[in-house]
Amino acid sequence: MTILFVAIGTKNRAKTLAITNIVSMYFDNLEFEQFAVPSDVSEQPFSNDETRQGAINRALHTLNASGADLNFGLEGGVHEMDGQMYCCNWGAMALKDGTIITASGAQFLLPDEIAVQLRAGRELGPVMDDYTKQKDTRSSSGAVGVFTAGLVDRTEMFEHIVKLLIGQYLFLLNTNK
Ligand SMILES: O=P(O)(O)OP(=O)(O)OP(=O)(O)OC[C@H]1O[C@@H](n2cnc3c(O)ncnc32)[C@H](O)[C@@H]1O
Ligand SMILES: [Mg+2]
Repeated sequence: MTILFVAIGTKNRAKTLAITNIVSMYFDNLEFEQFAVPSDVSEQPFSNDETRQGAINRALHTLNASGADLNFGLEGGVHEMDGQMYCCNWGAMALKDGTIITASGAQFLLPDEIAVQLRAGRELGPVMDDYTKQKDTRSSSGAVGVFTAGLVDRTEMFEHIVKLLIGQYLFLLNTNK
């Protein structure tokens, strides 16, 4: 039976789980490999454009490193609307032939005491660790888990994006038949 090779462009546990959980729901005979690839955007993306570009860059670097069938890049960032800061999330999936599928996910409001620190140049990950007095929250609940009282964690948030990517891929497969 043919194996479907899936490459994951991060070592972050929350993102990785989102990809393995969702891809396993729709495909069999999978082989996963992780690659620590650059996003080629700021460590803390500050717009939807930059966050989306980070996801695309990660997916393309992952494709170059792996040559896999499906290559995922997921990126978190922030952007401002009407003086309020939102966390935004994007995903990209690169296919072997270079086709890129993109989707964005949930956006949620960051409290002002977090936003001021990001405007001063800090990254959301360490700011959240300070705020929660925990380590590496970016790999577990994430900011989304904290500010939704645990109702939505970072894995679940990225799972929705991965589902949108896989769904668009299946649509492409069906329409190109
Ligand atoms: O190892 P990688 O894949 O880079 O995973 P990451 O956790 O650093 O995630 P991103 O680079 O995509 O996110 C950009 C920045 O925003 C932070 N960030 C984004 N979403 C977050 C969340 O839900 N909780 C905590 N930090 C978050 C993250 O820690 C980075 O500082
Ligand atoms: Mg990062």
